[in-house]
Amino acid sequence: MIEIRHVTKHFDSITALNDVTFTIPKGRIFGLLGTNGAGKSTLLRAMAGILSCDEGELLIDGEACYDNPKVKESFFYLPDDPYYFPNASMEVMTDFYRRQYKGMSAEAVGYMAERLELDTRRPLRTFSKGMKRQAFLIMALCANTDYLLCDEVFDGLDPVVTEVMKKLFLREMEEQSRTVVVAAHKLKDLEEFCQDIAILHKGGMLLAGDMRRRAGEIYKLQCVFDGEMHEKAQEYLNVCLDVVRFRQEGYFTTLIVRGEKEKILEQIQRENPVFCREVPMTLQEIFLAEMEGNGYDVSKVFQ
Ligand SMILES: Nc1ncnc2c1ncn2[C@@H]1O[C@H](COP(=O)(O)OP(=O)(O)OP(=O)(O)O)[C@@H](O)[C@H]1O
Repeated sequence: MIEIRHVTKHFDSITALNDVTFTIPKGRIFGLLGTNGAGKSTLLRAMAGILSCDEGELLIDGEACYDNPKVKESFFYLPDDPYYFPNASMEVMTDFYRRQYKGMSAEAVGYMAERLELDTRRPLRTFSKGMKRQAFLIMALCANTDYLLCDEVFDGLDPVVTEVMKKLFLREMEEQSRTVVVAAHKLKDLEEFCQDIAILHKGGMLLAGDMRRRAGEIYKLQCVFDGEMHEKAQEYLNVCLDVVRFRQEGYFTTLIVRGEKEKILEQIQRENPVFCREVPMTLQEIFLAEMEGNGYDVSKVFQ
């Protein structure tokens, strides 16, 4: 488990992280979502123990993350632009990582590289950006650490390779129960892949948690009401329900409502709708509904 408690980090006058608090449970794939400059890399570097915080604390299995030799072997940090020695190949870098991580498997690196048609003897400097990303993702996975911290994990990968990499990640997770933290700009890179997601915005944390579980506490309904009720629906329903979003288009009234499903439906039935049905919510709609009214424009992470 990674505990982030009231973490603040300044770079001169810039506040990169501002009182960030949340917990990353063990054995989960956790997504860090945010636009450019949101603070994702700063937080990952602090988790990886290479950056100290000005305030608050970061703990990995109860131990301080910062510069702590006791926890160094338990995580692999993959920055968005990983360092490699001049002329080094995947084989050379794997050998280097093996000194740091006892669980590093050169066989597994070779196997995965072959599947993705990467030559493990070729200098990494001759790889394209996407090929380098694949190479380092493979090495990160094969280091077999308890925690894997990845920045912009799928940036520069084509859709087919992205799917292969996601499958490899998920297989590792299922087989080894590892904890993976991935940072991304776009929700589409994380949904269907991450169980928990936190949104960072300008150094602050907007939201964190298991969004699909939250889906069980928030519902989207499409209704048609008769004459007067159609006109007064917003006024009436706002009184008896926790309406997060209300929209009317033609005869249709679309509602996003928080609460217990049975009670919500019961309440709506009292208004004698001509028609009422539940409509499945996308992860994006759940996010937007959760953040309704907090004043942030987070639309960029949904593009
Ligand atoms: N070493 C540094 N010196 C000065 N400012 C920094 C430093 N590192 C980060 N920052 C600032 O901290 C803020 C957060 O940066 P960070 O790199 O964590 O964002 P990010 O969410 O990873 O962004 P991106 O998606 O663009 O990589 C930015 O305003 C950035 O300019």
